[in-house]
This record gives sequence, structure tokens and C-alpha cells, in this order.
Amino acid sequence: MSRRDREALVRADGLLVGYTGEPVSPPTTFRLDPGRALALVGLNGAGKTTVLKAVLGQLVPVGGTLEVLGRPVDERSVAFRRDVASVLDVDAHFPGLTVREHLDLVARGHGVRDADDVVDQAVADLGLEPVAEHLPSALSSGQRRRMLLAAALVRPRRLLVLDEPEQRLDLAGREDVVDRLLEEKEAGVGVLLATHDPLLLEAVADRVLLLAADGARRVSAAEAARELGR
Ligand SMILES: Nc1ncnc2c1ncn2[C@@H]1O[C@H](COP(=O)(O)OP(=O)(O)OP(=O)(O)O)[C@@H](O)[C@H]1O
Repeated sequence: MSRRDREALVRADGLLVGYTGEPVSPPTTFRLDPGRALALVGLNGAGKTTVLKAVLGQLVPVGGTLEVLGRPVDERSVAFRRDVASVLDVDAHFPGLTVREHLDLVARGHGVRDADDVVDQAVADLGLEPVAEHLPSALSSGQRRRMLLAAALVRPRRLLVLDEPEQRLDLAGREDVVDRLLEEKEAGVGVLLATHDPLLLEAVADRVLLLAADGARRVSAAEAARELGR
């Protein structure tokens, strides 16, 4: 394996993902390097989330090879849990903790030393100040989504996996996410996302992989954004 290959955060080769042994999308081949962003696009049901679940170790691939951080996925390993942050479409939060308490718990649970500063920054970046002391039940769906995104940003990470981070966000929220993801890339984090948002594609994605029934192929961000904008 070359040094470049060893440094890849994700390498998929002929990857087939699906449920009960049945692939839901064509084989996909891609790699993601530090400081880069790869976007998966495609129609509803094309298999984007399923690919992300395989990368996160929530599903065993049906075929092909998949390596994350240089080895087959083992989501139980300490290194994997330390280095991989994700936000899927799951409302994963503690109902009895305020926004700030939730973020603080995530940061401290991951051993972040300057947790107070990191949490303050994420609260500000995601526009959560007005609701920082609120319980999740008192948040709008977009504010809850912002909290979940913030939770991924208060913990250490080398790889950030996001499933449609634009969901339920207003334009200002989507612009906040763009700004944060550009900072993530700048800091050397690799970003793997599924999205339907032309803004994210054009502003953040370095590569775009289109999943379609007749095969997966690379398209330009502009081409994908045009398709999605229709
Ligand atoms: N738990 C499951 N068991 C069986 N099939 C599933 C399961 N979850 C999803 N599928 C099927 O897998 C296919 C791909 O779903 P997936 O959620 O990956 O699509 P997607 O590209 O993320 O779509 P969307 O744009 O709607 O989020 C769909 O046909 C879906 O019905």
C-alpha cells in the first residue's frame, strides 16, 4: 500500500451496500483524503444513507472493500470512535439535558480539555445562543438539528460523516454549516456527506459521486447542483 493510500480516511473499492445481502445501489469506488469533502448525491432511495451507514460500521458491506482510517471498519475500536464524528438523520439527544449541557457532556466524554471554550464556539457558530439553556423539547426541529451538528463539532474528529446536514435548516443555518465545513477542511478533517443541497455542493464539495440505478459516476459540483436545482 502506498503512503498516499495509507493516509486516505476512506477508501471504497467496488463497494456494495444493502440490506439482508441485497445491494441497494451499484458498486461505488471512491476515496476521501484529509482536508477534502466528498458529496454523495442521487435520487431518494439511491443508497446514499446506506453507504454512510457502512462507512460508520452500522451495516456490513454486501461486497467490495471498504477501509476507514486505513483498516476495515470497526466502530467499536477506540481509534474509530475517537476519530469519526457523524450526524445521521436520528434525533439522538438527551431529553433531560439543555443544549449546552448536552454539548458539554459530549465534549467532556471525548476528553476535550478546553470544553467550555469549544462548546461556546459551537453554540455561537450554529446560532444556538438564544436556546443554549433550553431543553430539546423546547426547540424547533431546525434548532434540534443545529444542536446535533454542534455536537459533532465539539468532539475530536478526523472524519466527519453527515447525512443531509441541510435538513430542516433555514438559509442562514445552511450558510453557517457551509462556513463550519470549510473550517473543518481547513483544519484537515475529511468530510463525507450525502446531500440534496446545491449550496453545500458548490461551496464545500471537492468531489461529487452520483449514485444512480445504472451506475455510480463522478460529476462536477456544478453539474450536480444544476441537476438538484431543477
Ligand atoms: N433498514 C432497511 N431495510 C431494508 N431496506 C432499507 C432499509 N433502509 C433503507 N432501505 C432501502 O434502501 C434503499 C436506499 O435507501 P437510502 O436510505 O440509502 O437512500 P438515500 O439515497 O439516502 O435516500 P434519501 O435521498 O431519500 O435520503 C431504499 O430503497 C430503501 O427503501
